[in-house]
Amino acid sequence: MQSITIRRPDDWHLHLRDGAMLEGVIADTSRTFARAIIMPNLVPPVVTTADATAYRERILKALPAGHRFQPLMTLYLTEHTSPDDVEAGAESGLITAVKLYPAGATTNSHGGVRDMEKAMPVLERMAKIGLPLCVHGEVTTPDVDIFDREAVFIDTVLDPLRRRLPELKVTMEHVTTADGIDYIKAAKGNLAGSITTHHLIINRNAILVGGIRPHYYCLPVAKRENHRLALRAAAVSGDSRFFLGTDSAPHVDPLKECACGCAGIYTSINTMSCLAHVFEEEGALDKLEAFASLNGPAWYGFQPNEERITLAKQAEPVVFPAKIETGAGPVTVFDPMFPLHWQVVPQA
Ligand SMILES: NC(=O)N[C@@H](CC(=O)O)C(=O)O
Ligand SMILES: [Zn+2]
Ligand SMILES: [Zn+2]
Repeated sequence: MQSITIRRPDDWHLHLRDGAMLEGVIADTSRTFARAIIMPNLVPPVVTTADATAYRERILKALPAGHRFQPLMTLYLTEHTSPDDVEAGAESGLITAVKLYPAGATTNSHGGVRDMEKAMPVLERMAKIGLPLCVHGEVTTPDVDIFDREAVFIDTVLDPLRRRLPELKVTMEHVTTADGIDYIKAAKGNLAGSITTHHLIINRNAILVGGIRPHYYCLPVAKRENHRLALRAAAVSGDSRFFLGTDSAPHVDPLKECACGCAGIYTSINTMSCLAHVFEEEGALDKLEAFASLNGPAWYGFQPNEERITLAKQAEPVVFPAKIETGAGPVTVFDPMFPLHWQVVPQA
C-alpha cells in the first residue's frame, strides 16, 4: 500500500463556532491537526483579549479527552480596537494574529472595518510589535462584481496599506485568484497567503451548473478554472509563502439550503484526504508536508510539529459521512465529486 508520512499538519484558518456547533465539529480538526488559527467571527465577535481568553477556554473544554490541540487565537479588528489591548494579548502569547473583515464582506462581518483610517493606530502598533494581520481580502462596494472583489481589494486596499506600512506582516487568507497568487509572489516580503482545500478542487461551475448547489458556496466565491489552476500551482510549488488554511466553515443545513444561504464549506473531516489526492494528481506528494505542515509555522514564527501522521492510499474509496450531526443540527460535508482513496492512518 502506498503511504506518506509527514509532520502533523496545522490549519491556519478555521471556524470552530461556539456552543453545540463547537462541540460537534472540534474533533474533526483535533483528530488530525495539532494547531489552528481560530477565526473570531462569532456572534458577538471576539474583539478583546478578554473575549479571546474566554473563547479559548470554551474550545479547550470542548476538546475530546486524549486529543492534543492548540487553538491559536485571533482578535476581530473593529474601528474601536485598542492598540494596548492587542499588544497585551500578543505579549502574553494568547493572540497569534488580528483579523480584518471589511464590513459586510462575509459571515458575521457587519462589525468589521468600514474606514481603514480608523484602524491605522492598531495596525501601526501591530507593525511595531510584529503581530500579523490576517485579511479577508474582498471589497464590499455594490458596484464591484462579486468575482472581481479580491482583485479590486488588492489594488484599492491591500497594496496601499502595505505601501503605507511595509513593516506590517499580512496574511492574505483564502486566496482564490491568480491575481492574488501573483501579488503574493511579487511582494518583497511580509506577505503570505493561505489556500483552502476546496478552492484547489472546485471552480465556480460547481456552484451553478445543473442547478444551484449551496454546499459549494463560500466566500470568497470560487472563481474560473484558470484561477483554480493558479492556486494549485502555488500550493504544490513548495513556495514557503503558501500554506493550508482550510477555512472550514460549518453552517447547519437549514441555513445553507434556503432562499438566502450562508457562505461556508465544511472540510475539516476530509481535508487531508482531499489534499493528498490533489497533490498526487499534481505529481507533488513530496510537497504536501511543506504546504500543510511546514510553511505555516515558519510564517507565524512557530516550530513545525514534532509528531508525524501517515496517510495511506487504499484500493477501495474511503467513506466519509455525507453529513455530520451536531447539537446545533446537521452539517453537510464537502463532497469533492471524486472518490477519495487517501486516509489519515488513525494513531494508536
Ligand atoms: N468562508 C466562508 O464562506 N465563510 C466564513 C467566513 C469567511 O471566512 O469569509 C464563515 O464564517 O462562515
Ligand atoms: Zn473570509
Ligand atoms: Zn473563514
